[in-house]
Parts: sequence; C-alpha cells; structure tokens
Amino acid sequence: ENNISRYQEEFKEVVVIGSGSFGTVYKCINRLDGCAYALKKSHKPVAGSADEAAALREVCAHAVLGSHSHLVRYYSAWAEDNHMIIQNEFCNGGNLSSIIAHNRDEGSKFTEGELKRLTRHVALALQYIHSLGLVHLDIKPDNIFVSLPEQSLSVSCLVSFQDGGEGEEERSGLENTQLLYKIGDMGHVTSVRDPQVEEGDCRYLPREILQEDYRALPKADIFALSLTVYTAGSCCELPKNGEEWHHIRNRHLPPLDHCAPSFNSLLLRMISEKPAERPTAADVLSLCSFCPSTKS
Ligand SMILES: Cn1cc(CCO)c2c3c(c(-c4ccccc4Cl)cc21)C(=O)NC3=O
Repeated sequence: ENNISRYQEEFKEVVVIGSGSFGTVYKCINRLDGCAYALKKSHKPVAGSADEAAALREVCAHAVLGSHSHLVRYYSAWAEDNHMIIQNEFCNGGNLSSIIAHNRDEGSKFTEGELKRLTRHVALALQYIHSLGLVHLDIKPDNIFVSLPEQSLSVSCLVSFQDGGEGEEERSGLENTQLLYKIGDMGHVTSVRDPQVEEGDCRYLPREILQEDYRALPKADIFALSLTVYTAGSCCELPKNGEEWHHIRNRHLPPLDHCAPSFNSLLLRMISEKPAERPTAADVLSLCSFCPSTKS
C-alpha cells in the first residue's frame, strides 16, 4: 500500500491552529517554497455521504473561485491514509472571532472605521462570489480571517494589534496598516441556481433559510454579514434560538452607540425580513464607501 505521506514529504508541521468536528488545522511550512500554509486534515468522508458531498463542494468552490484579495486562497487538496487534506493560504492575523474575544476581554471594541473596512472587504468578496452565481452560506466571525502584511508586523503594530495598545491613538495605528479581511471555509458554498443548502450557523441565519426558502440565497449572505459586523462592533454573543433570535429577525438590533446613524441604518437594512429589501453586496459597497477615516 502507498504509505508515502505527501503531507510529511512536502510539509513541516509547525503548530495546531484549530480543531473541531471538522478536523484539525495545522500551520505548516512547505519544504520546497519555505512559505507557511494552513492545512486542514479531516477524516475521509464515507463515500456517497453528505460529508463527502460537502468536501467536494468545498474543493470545487475553491477551484472555481480562484484567487481574490478578500478570499482565503486555495492551493491543493488530496487524500491519504483515510484522511482528506486541503492546503490553503495561511492568514497570520487570526480570525475575527479570536479578535472579538480579545476585545471582549480587554473591554475595547472596533472603531467605526475598522467596522467599515471589515464591511467593505467582506462585501467585495461577496460581490465576487455572487457574480459567479455562487453563495457562501456560512458568513460569521469564525470564517473571516485576517492577514497582516509582513511589513506592518512591526513591534508597535503588533503591540497595538495584540494588546490593544495604550489608547485610541495606538489602536488607530491599525487603521493605517494594509490589514486585510478574507472570507474562508468554503464548506457551505453552493450554486444559486441549483442549491444544495447545508445550513450554516443559526446565529447568523435569516428566517427564510430555516424555512427552506432558497429563492434569494445571496441575501442570506448579506444578512449574515450584517450580524457579523454587528458582533464585531458590540462584542455581544448572538442568540441561537428563542425570543431574542426572533427579536433580531424582526429588525430589533440596538444601535452601535459609537457608530453614525447612517452606518446603523445600513446594518438594519441588511437584516430586513424581506430579502428583496436587503441591499446587494454592490449596494453595501456604495453605501459604505463614504467613510473618511480609512482608505483601502
Ligand atoms: C482555525 N483556523 C485558524 C487559522 C489561522 C488564522 O490565523 C485558519 C486558516 C484556515 C482555516 C480553514 C478553514 C476551513 C477550511 C480549511 C481551512 Cl485551512 C482554519 C483556520 C485557512 O484556510 N487559512 C487560515 O489561515
């Protein structure tokens, strides 16, 4: 039997960077090109199972999506000794959920400028995905990754990034780096025309998806983007079900007190009960572009 492991042959495993029901994610260095990659190792799904269909959708989606500055880049995928392995771009800034958790501990939160940069980057990626007739269906802080370009990994920037820095002026240091937000985890991507919907995280799902109404799937991504941005701005945990869950679906979302009314009303419009009333990704970009504080 073929017991040569491509994983061992081609990569040096550095550290586990995540693990869960999906499998285990490692930061690895490719022995040939010396670059860091994120490799997710999961058990090979049973042939013909829903897991196998999802794994195929993930890899095919990456292959179709190609490369985009606000999508985590896919490099390769293969099977070995009963495991599935996917090799993706390594994002060195962590994911949005780890940054939100850090802010929650520190009692600090995203400035309006940072929230607008986050909204713009993810809306750019959604505009691209939707333009290809695809939808993501699992937009949430865990699946938004951060890339800090090397040159901005100076100590001062890292300090402000890691420890929140001394105050606003330290944090504002972030606003000027070319920090990039990227959508990752294509495990729920499906086509708008012939959707094979695997429901994403219910905290970020609009009502119509739970009611299996798939007539406006791109607007489900817009709904989830709003609650993702809201979570980053408020550091609050979203409800999974019950009264509070329905309250939000009735557009009751307390405004982010440090953001302009125009930004709060954009977030509210994005969670309109009727998908048709939610803006498209292109609308979000134009509504969010008049922001003085951050470029890019
Ligand atoms: C838990 N976790 C932490 C990270 C690093 C953040 O600094 C991470 C990454 C990915 C993924 C990932 C997600 C879904 C599918 C495949 C992969 Cl490799 C998971 C990741 C991925 O595709 N790229 C990553 O950086």
